[in-house]
Amino acid sequence: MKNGLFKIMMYAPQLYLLNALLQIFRSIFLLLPGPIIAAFFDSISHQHQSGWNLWTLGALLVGAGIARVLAMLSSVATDTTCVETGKTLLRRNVFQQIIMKTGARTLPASSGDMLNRFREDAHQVSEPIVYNLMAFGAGIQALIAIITLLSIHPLITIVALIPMIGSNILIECMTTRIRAYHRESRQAAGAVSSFLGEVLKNTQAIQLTGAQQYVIAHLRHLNEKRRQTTLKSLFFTNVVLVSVSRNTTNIAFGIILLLAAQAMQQGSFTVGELAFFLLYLDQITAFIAQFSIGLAKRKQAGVSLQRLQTILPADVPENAVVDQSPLHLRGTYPALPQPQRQAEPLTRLEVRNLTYLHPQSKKGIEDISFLLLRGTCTVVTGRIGSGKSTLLRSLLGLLPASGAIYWNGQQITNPASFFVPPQSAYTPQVPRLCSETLRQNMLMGLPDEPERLHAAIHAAVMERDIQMLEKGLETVVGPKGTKLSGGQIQRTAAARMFLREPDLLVFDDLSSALDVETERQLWERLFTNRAHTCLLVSHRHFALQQADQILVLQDGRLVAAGPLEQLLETSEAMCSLWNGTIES
Ligand SMILES: Nc1ncnc2c1ncn2[C@@H]1O[C@H](COP(=O)(O)OP(=O)(O)OP(=O)(O)O)[C@@H](O)[C@H]1O
Repeated sequence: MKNGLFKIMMYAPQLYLLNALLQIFRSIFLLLPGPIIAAFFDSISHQHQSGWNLWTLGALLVGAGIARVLAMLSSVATDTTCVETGKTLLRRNVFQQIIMKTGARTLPASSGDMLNRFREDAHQVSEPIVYNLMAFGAGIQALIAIITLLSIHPLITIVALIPMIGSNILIECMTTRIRAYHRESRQAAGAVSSFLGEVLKNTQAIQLTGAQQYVIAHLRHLNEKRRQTTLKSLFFTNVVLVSVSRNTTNIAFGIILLLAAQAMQQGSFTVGELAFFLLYLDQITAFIAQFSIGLAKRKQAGVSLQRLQTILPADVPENAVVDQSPLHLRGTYPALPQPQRQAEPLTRLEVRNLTYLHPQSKKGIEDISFLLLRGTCTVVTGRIGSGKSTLLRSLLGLLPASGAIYWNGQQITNPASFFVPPQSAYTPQVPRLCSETLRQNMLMGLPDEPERLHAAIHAAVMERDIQMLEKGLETVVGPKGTKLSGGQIQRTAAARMFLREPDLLVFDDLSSALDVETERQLWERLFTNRAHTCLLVSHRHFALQQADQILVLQDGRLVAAGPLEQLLETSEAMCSLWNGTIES
């Protein structure tokens, strides 16, 4: 994206403008000692009298130093604010797009790599802005210095500047390499974070399979690659570029000394002017070094910005990464928008020709059509891999399926944003809980109303489990607390769903973690309350017997639909499931 850095500056123009002004002050204050030192040397060499005595010149020098330190401190204070603001803007925008748009689709990179991009790449996009503002201040300083030096001795100035211009051209020629090295080093760092994330997730599997040696060797290999690529990138930007600009200065100093010696012999150059030249040339060099680093960092920022853009969902425009909506860095956060009803309560939900094939396997579901009526229960069944989860996730917009979905006759164009409470809620096969208390995991932002909470816990058959826990609903669960069983996690997620009182309840296969009796109890409680419309995946006899309608899937296709009795008479697939693989 072009102008990405400029758009970040436009987010807080006053802050960046203030920083630019302070950079200019800081740089200009660096020039103040020049004429004072020249007058000092001319005075002691009796070549030119400024009219000020040595004490006055000394006091002026100290004053210029203090002014410089003050300007430097104030610009450094805004440097950090600028970098942090830009970083936060990028992180917020990327995070918002990922959380709002992808739903439960898999992340575009591993969680370790995602964190690495959030932390490092956001920093590496934001930081160069300040470097470039510093280079801007130093540029104005260099311009003033060049004009002053030209007015003293044009020939020496021009000859001294030639090697510096040459070094700049050289650095510009190295652009492609700077980018390539930075890209390699960022990819290598991402691979290490990714792998560490995988290791932390799978510690038990690694121990059980005795794969520790392999893991250590692979980590060592990835780390070595990171070391080499980072070293190459840092060496190139910090050593090669800086040494090119520093050595150019040394060449320029040498040229000045040669030419100045000749001019002094002829009496057309004073010691004070030589001191002036050497001091100002140092400032010009500082600009060139700053400019080179700023340039290199800008190239690296382009790579990092691209890395942030590639983790955005495919349908999001690339400039969303520098979106200008408010950050709320100070004061209280605005109130969260409450879920709004987007349609009249469900009376009928019609699904036509729903199709989704997973790109990696070309398997999924094809041409599935069915109708759900208010207050009914529909059970989806079929063999392993027949497409049951894919069907639920396609309906809910968690997979980008084709086909049409009608809610009370109105077509739903964006199922991902529609199939949320209060329209519908979903318990996946493997739900996730946060490291919070059970109560917070169930409420997740809803007001704590004891009666509603207890009704939801009862509906989820969770009351006995809570009694058994020492701290009951206040038990902290998840990675930082008590480890719940798979069934308890599923039922906590089910209670969370019931609390939202949606029109449509969607459950993916609870039998994977619940024993027959608990699952039977859960369906029993659910089916006695016919206020809900349910769509659930199950193999259990009890659920199939209670269902108003069963959808039988085979190899991603709907091969039979209807109540159990009818299907047992008409569908071979249903009979085979009922008599064979289905547990009672
Ligand atoms: N992320 C994925 N990438 C590639 N293929 C996938 C993916 N998820 C599912 N599939 C394939 O799509 C088909 C349907 O999978 P799905 O999980 O919907 O079946 P299922 O009936 O729910 O299985 P189960 O009973 O094991 O839960 C399977 O062949 C599966 O291998």
